[in-house]
Amino acid sequence: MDKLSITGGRRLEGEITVSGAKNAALPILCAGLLTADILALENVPRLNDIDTMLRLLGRMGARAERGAAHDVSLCAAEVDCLEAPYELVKTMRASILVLGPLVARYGQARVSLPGGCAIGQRPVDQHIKGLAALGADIQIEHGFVIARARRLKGASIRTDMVTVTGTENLMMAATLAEGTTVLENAAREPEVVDLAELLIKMGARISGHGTDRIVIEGVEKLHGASHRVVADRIEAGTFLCAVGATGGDVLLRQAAPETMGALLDKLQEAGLGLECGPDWIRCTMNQRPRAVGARTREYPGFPTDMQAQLMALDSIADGTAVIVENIFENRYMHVQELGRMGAQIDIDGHTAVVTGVPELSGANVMATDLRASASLVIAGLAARGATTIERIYHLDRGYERMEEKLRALGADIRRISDKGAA
Ligand SMILES: CC(=O)N[C@H]1[C@@H](OP(=O)(O)OP(=O)(O)OC[C@H]2O[C@@H](n3ccc(=O)[nH]c3=O)[C@H](O)[C@@H]2O)O[C@H](CO)[C@@H](O)[C@@H]1O
Ligand SMILES: C=C(OP(=O)(O)O)C(=O)O
Repeated sequence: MDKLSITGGRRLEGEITVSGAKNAALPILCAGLLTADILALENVPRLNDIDTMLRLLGRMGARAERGAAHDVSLCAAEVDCLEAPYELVKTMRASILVLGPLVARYGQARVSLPGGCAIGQRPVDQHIKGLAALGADIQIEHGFVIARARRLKGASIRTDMVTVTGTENLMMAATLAEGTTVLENAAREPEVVDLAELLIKMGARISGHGTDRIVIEGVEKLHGASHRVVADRIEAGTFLCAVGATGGDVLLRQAAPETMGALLDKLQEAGLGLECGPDWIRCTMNQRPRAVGARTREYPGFPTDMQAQLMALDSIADGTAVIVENIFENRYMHVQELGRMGAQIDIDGHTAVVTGVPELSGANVMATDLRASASLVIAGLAARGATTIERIYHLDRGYERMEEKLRALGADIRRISDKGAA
């Protein structure tokens, strides 16, 4: 298993390019199941999760070809297997996103239930309830959701909580339903908007995306389209936190600052100098960060996917920060590992109180989930001495060539793979 080895204490300086968003690219690839025509996608990040999704779609009979660096061409003209097996779903929960498109276009699907994961239980009951409201006959058997419908029928659906992939699954299903669907309490995340924009290019009739009420008028058929995946706001935010922790002067190219409001506000409060253009962010930091609290919320609130990285920054900040995790019940797995590097963090239920220390010290630590891994990288870059992070397969799910990008900024970081150092 690969590890990362970091020697901390270097300022980050230079330019890097932000990749396309994993959480937009995954549903967008699933939208390819809604048509027999070709989807021509640009800015698809090169990540393990994307490879897993392409493997899943390939197993169903879709043809996917990776072209120049970040292009993917996908054609689901000959789908002959309407199943998502457990071995793929368990490595990537977003596999559940094939459920809506399969039932909508083929009238049936058999998709493994994802089960719990490191950050919480993460049930998919709202996806299932919504599909049932659209007229699908649903059964749970042997750990699989089995859904059947001659043709889905539009309905008014209010999810019990805001769910990102739930909104995406139901929005995709409703595009081919008979009649109008209204999704109330819908997720407003930029990745939902990006998916809606692709679906509209494919011929779907959608309005209200970006608000909590999405209206979808079903159509008979969707067609092919070209689309560029929106920039990854979480990857960009992770690099900004790294600069905040080490000090430096970095330009992020191909970013989408308009999707990052809540986070950029917090980083400014922490003392980072930020300048933004339509698709770039310049960030400078020449002081010890100031402690900033945050409460994770659905978009446009502070994203849960940035909670661990902000906590790493707060660990070395001047002052005490209170962080409250409202989305997932177990998303503090990084706290213990940050503690091994000298961070002072007390957890009480959903609340973490972070008392900044002047310096962290490098240590051997273990990544437990994707964003926990990112927080350990940030801590390692800022710490005195050497840090080794194990189990970085979590990181590889969601960050493209992270160590190469950081090295380009002057970080002392290398991957130690089973095949040797890189
Ligand atoms: C691939 C992808 O886009 N992943 C993102 C997506 O995950 P994902 O879509 O899985 O997260 P949700 O928005 O669905 O989850 C929000 C909350 O609702 C709960 N819930 C959700 C659905 C459901 O049927 N029942 C239920 O109880 C979850 O357990 C969680 O507590 O949004 C999360 C919240 O912004 C992000 O952290 C993930 O990075
Ligand atoms: C939790 C995340 O992803 P997933 O929903 O794929 O587990 C994430 O991107 O931080």
